[in-house]
Amino acid sequence: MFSFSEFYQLLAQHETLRPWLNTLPKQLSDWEDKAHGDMGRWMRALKKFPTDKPDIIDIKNEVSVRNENAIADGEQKRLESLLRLLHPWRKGPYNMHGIHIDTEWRSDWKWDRVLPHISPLKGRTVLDVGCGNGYHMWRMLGEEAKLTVGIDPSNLFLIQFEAIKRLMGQDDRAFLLPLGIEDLPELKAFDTVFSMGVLYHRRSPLDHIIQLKNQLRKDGEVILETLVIDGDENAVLVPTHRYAQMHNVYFFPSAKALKVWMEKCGFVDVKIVDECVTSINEQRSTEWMTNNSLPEYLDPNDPSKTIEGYPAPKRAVLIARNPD
Ligand SMILES: Nc1ncnc2c1ncn2[C@@H]1O[C@H](C[S@+](CC[C@H]([NH3+])C(=O)[O-])CC(=O)[O-])[C@@H](O)[C@H]1O
Repeated sequence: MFSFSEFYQLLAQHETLRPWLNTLPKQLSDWEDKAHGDMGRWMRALKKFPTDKPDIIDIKNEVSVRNENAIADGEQKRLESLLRLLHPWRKGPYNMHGIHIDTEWRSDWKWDRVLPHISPLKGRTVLDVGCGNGYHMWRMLGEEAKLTVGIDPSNLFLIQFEAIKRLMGQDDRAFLLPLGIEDLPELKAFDTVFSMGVLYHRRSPLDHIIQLKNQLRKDGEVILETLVIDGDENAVLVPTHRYAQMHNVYFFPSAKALKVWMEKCGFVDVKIVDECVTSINEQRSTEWMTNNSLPEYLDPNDPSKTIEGYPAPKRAVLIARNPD
């Protein structure tokens, strides 16, 4: 069902990634034993996705596939209802054979903010930590990365990724594994590691930064994107309960404080390359994600604050090099 065995074969051929074979198969078979709930329903849907390679794939400018001769109306309707079974679609947008999956997030906007600042991905082996359903992994391949490995503990995101991968014709350069960053051994193997939207979910942010460093080869690059607050090197917010209705949130440093944390963890050439307030056009409910979203999480009388009274979401992108 999933392409794990294909991934093991790839690891076996890859000298620096090969040590992963010592832990990964056991972790994934434990995961398979535990997977339950909606998984059965999602897996039944997944089996019905076609795997033919589409004629036209654009992952450079967007994530879209289509055939020279558009698929028949009936086939398109069938595909759309399969995709809708995998609601909620948070990360995207995707355009699959004319079906526009208008996701909660405009993940393409984040990519546009990040891409101008990173080392060219051409030929690189990339790890995307907390990759969601893999939207950015496709865009990384659009920049000619050699291999993208995503990890994310959400089962629904894995299924959505596998659905898109089937519609791409089973691209064998992209793999998503249902793991958290804490499940990885110190591989020191990737040329580029992304961690976007994950740090504030980690109880121990410096350990998260060190875990990212431990995945990078010498002189590899990390891209760290997270929610930040305004302030100097010592500013950090730890919300008491929820933040914009999210409950599993811990540390929101200022961008300057995050730079200090990264340097403390041994990164060098740390640069703050972008800071921007998240607009309600970038994260909102849509037909493909009908739950509440950012507009409902902001104070209706003062959108510069969350409904809990904290500063509204602002995100920073930091880039750094691993000297070890
Ligand atoms: N321990 C963990 N290890 C790995 N992933 C985790 C962990 N805990 C949670 N996640 C995953 O981290 C992702 C965070 S979303 C960012 C998606 C994408 N990167 C984006 O930038 O759009 C947040 C956002 O909406 O910004 C979710 O998919 C979690 O399942």
